[in-house]
Amino acid sequence: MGKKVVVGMSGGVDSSVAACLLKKQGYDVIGVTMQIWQDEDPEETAENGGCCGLTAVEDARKVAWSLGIPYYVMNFRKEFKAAVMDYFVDEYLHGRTPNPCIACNRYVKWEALLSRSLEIGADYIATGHYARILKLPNGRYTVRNSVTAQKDQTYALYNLTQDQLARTLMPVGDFTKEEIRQMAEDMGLPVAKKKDSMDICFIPDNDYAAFIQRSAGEVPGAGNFVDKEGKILGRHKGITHYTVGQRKGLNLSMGHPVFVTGIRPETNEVVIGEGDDVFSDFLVCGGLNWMAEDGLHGEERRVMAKIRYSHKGAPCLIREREDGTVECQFETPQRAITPGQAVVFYENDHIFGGGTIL
Ligand SMILES: Nc1ncnc2c1ncn2[C@@H]1O[C@H](COP(=O)(O)OP(=O)(O)OP(=O)(O)O)[C@@H](O)[C@H]1O
Repeated sequence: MGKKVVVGMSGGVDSSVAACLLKKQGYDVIGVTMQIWQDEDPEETAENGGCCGLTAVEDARKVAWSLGIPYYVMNFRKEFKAAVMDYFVDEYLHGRTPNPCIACNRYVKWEALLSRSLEIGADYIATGHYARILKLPNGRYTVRNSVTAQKDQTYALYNLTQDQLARTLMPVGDFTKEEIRQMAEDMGLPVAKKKDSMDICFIPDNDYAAFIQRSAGEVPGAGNFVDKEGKILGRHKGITHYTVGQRKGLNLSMGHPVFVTGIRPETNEVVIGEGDDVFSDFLVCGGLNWMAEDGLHGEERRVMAKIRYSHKGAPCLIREREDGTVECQFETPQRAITPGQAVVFYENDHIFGGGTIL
């Protein structure tokens, strides 16, 4: 028997092909779908499927059956609520813009799924992420870009630990999305034509503010839009409706485009700026996770940094401060550096480390 691997199956094309590839490579493959959230109305979950509703489970089960591998559904709702949903709401209430996928990866897909997989005798877990695990000559593990730049999911994986990476396989990262779709068709997988999921899985209709209101019960109410000098420009609907860089939905007629440049939960103010105000060449981040090396050890480092999932990356110099946070000086100003989002540092094609923008 080959080594045992638990593949996280979301019922989508990528994780289905991942399971198939690993089986072909001789692994002893077990499929697992994690149930991680449900709609307030279970009938809705059944209808929309979500990332782990009945449709996803049925699709994953069909794929597992067609591959002839054992398949289980595991309940991680408690872990997901604590590590992802509550964190998401709390960050917005504090004027920050969280990235729930990063928290889900670290604490649910890896921490929780990996420990349960080890309990059932697995050697590894695997996912259908477009990324690759790389073991460096210094013995450390890092995450490397997928072969295709169009689909690169490394940003959301920066927070994985060395132990988690040592026990992870990502077979899909060696192929382009087109190749994976073609393989799914060639293998006759029942999900070959399924669309990619894009939105935050647990938020219906992408309405963040309504979700936060329902979850938190009480949310900060209306307040003032102010400019950087503190002059009142108008009224906002409540800080949970805004994020740094936002232009749409402000309902401010200033005669020229304006943007959110800051959120101040202490005074319930949303700061508005124009043009250049939304650009900055400096940030500080905390909660660092180092990958390619185990820290900066007092040295400065020139790296590429990505400040959000869709950011192309920009050259910068990073250095550690006395309090353990890291400052990042960009060569050119970057648009909408947003507290709560991750900044991920890359060297060559792999992750050097990353943290949360403060
Ligand atoms: N509910 C779940 N249960 C088990 N594994 C999951 C679940 N959701 C996601 N995963 C794993 O995490 C990977 C990335 O998920 P994500 O939703 O970002 O990707 P995706 O591109 O939609 O992948 P897929 O085509 O496999 O759905 C999936 O390929 C899968 O391995």
